[in-house]
Formats: sequence, structure tokens, C-alpha cells
Amino acid sequence: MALTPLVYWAQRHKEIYLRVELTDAQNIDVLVLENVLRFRARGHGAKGLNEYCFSLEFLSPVKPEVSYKSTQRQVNITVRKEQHGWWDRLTVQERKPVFLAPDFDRWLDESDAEMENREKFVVLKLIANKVSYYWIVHLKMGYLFMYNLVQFLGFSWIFVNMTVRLFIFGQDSLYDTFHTISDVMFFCQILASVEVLNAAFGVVKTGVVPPLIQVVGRNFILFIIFGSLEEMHHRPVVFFVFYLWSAIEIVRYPFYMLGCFNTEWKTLTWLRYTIWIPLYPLGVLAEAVAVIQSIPIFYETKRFSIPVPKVFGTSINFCYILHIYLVLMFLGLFINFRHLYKQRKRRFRTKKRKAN
Ligand SMILES: CCCCCCCCCCCCC[C@@H](O)CC(=O)SCCNC(=O)CCNC(=O)[C@H](O)C(C)(C)COP(=O)(O)OP(=O)(O)OC[C@H]1O[C@@H](n2cnc3c(N)ncnc32)[C@H](O)[C@@H]1OP(=O)(O)O
Repeated sequence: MALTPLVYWAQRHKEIYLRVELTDAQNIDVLVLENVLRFRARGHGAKGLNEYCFSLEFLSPVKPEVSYKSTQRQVNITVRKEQHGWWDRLTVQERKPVFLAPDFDRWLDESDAEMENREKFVVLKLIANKVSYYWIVHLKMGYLFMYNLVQFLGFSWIFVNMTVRLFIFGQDSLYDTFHTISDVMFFCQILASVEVLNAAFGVVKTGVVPPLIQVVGRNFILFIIFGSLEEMHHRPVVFFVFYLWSAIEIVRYPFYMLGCFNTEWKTLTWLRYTIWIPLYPLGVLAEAVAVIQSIPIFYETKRFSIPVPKVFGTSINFCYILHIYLVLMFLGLFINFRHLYKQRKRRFRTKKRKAN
């Protein structure tokens, strides 16, 4: 005759766990049909080696698929609830079957189970956050590295080309800088607008105003003063402006490239945060000379003159705007000079502190 094994149970919101006390169970047959679980197996139970079986009619609907695992000491059965929720008891009949007892090793009350669920959720969320953080950091790093590499190559080409031409053609090379260099300079300076977006969207940790001043300032000189006036193309001032711009960039971009890998080359860091001290005022001075040289051309050609209502005259000559721009340039120089001075102090102060 088949005997009944001892069965221990516990629940979670989604599952029922049954532990059948049978050692070395064989010929296990577990099946759920119309909400009733039937178990049959041969093994060592309370009454020695025998055929054991039981059946349980669950309190609420469960899924027909059932999974079980037999170990040397017991058979573990997992049944999935049809609907997630907490049951008051396991079986339809109010009286608990005598062979059934709570599995205190796995027992949780409803609030504990909720807590467990929440903990699992928090852990999963943490893992998901870590994974997405990892991807975001690597994507950002790859993007910044590529951006800095392209700019570095562009400005290196400009700097090397101008230097070689200066050695070969001497003073003559000062007069055709625009024709040989402008295309690459246009490309690099248009691309540099990305730096304003990087700061605005928090891709790099810096303010928006300093890169904005630099991008607007340089593009104004490049496109309005040089680009739109053919009369400026052959002036030596183009050489000085382009040379000063590229001199800082062949240091700044490799510095950023190393920064993408949290690496530093001390000499490069020192150069990045030092050579702007002479280069920046010289650069602004060269840009100011370019603006001053362009004023009579704009005055005569009336290019970009702004039409105004007749009572005020016929138009505002663009050269008046350039006078205002000259003042803005020195304001921009002051803002960025102060910004770079602060960056320099911050960089070298942190370095010193780290060294102590
Ligand atoms: C509001 C509009 C008004 C318009 C008015 C127009 C007025 C015009 C005035 C014109 C004056 C401009 C003249 C100028 O064109 C002349 C010259 O350029 S002459 C040549 C000499 N020039 C220079 O030396 C300046 C070079 N440029 C710069 O240094 C930057 O462009 C500047 C925006 C000025 C400062 O850069 P930033 O704020 O980014 O400082 P940091 O380099 O210290 O960076 C801060 C942190 O961000 C990380 N970062 C920044 N960019 C990148 C990047 N591309 N890739 C990776 N990481 C980046 C950097 O590593 C720092 O992070 P951490 O501190 O953690 O190391």
C-alpha cells in the first residue's frame, strides 16, 4: 500500500515551494491537473523504503507546468501561481492535511516576501544601472577620443604645413596662408562648435560660456573677416592668427585624448595649462589687427551694411559693428583668460595635493 510522505511548503507572490521528505527517491511522478497536484515516488520515507504518494488541491489556480528536483535527501517541487498574490493557506480545504507542515527554512510572511521582492528589484536595478553606466562611459570616452583625434590631426596638419612652408618659402609663405590652409581650418572650426554642445549637455565638465566665446570669436574672424573679404586673403595677419590658433590646439587636443583614458603626461599638462598665457593675448592681438585692417574695406565696400528706416539714414555700415566687436573681443579675452587662470590653478593645486 502507498504511504504518505512528510511535505513542507512555503510560498512567494509568484510560486509555491514543496519539499517532500524522501531520500533517494526514484520513479518520481509529479503532475498538476485541474489545480490538483499528484505526487508518486519510491524512496526512503518515515516508513522506510516504500511507495509514497499524496495529492493536494490548491487554494487558487496554478499553472499546469510543474518543476521538480530530486536530491539525495528530498524532492523539491516548484509550482507557479496563475495570478501573483499571497494565499491565506495552501489547500482548498480549511483543515490542513496531517502530512503538510510549513517549511521554516524557506518560510516568509507576506511583508517579508514583499521586502525580498523589493530587495531583488533594487539589486536588479543596480545591476542594470551599472551596465548602462558602463556603456555610457565607454561611448562617451570613444566619442570624445575620436573628436579630439580628428581635431588634433586637423590642427597638426595646419601647424606642420605652415611651419614647413615658412622654412621653404620664407616671408612669401605669409601671403598665401589662406589659400593653402583655409579649407582645413574651416572644417576644424566648424567642428569645434561641438565643444559648446559638449559643455551644454554635460559631456565634459566645464562651463558653456568659455567655449562659446572661443567658437563664436574664432568663427567670426574666420568666416566674416577672412572668408568674406578677398582683400584679406593675402595679408600676413592670416598667417599669425592661424599659427597662434593651431599652436595651442596641437597641445590641447592630445591632452584631452590622454584624459579620455585617465592618463597624463606631465609635460603635456604643463604645456596645456601654461602656453595659453603668451598665446591667448597674442592671438587676440592678431585677431584685433585683422579686424582693424578689415574696417576700411567694409567701410568702402559697404558689405554687410544693415538697412535702417530712412529717418535714421540709409544703412548702418558694418564697420561700426566691428568697433563694438573690438570691445567685445577684449571682454571675451578677459573672461577666458580668467577662466583659464582658474583652470590652471585648480589643476596644479590638485596635483600638488595628490603628491602630498
Ligand atoms: C557669448 C558669445 C559672445 C561672443 C563674443 C565674442 C567675443 C570674442 C572674443 C574672442 C576671444 C577669443 C580669442 C581666441 O580665439 C584666440 C585664441 O585662441 S589664441 C590661441 C590661444 N588660445 C588658447 O589658449 C585658448 C584655447 N582654448 C581653450 O583652452 C578652450 O577652448 C577654453 C574654452 C577657452 C577652455 O577650455 P575648457 O573650459 O574646456 O577648459 P579645460 O581644458 O580645463 O577643460 C575642462 C574639463 O573638461 C574636459 N574637457 C574639455 N574639453 C574636452 C574634450 N574635448 N575632450 C575631453 N575632455 C574635455 C577637460 O579634460 C577638463 O576636465 P578635467 O578638469 O577633469 O581634467
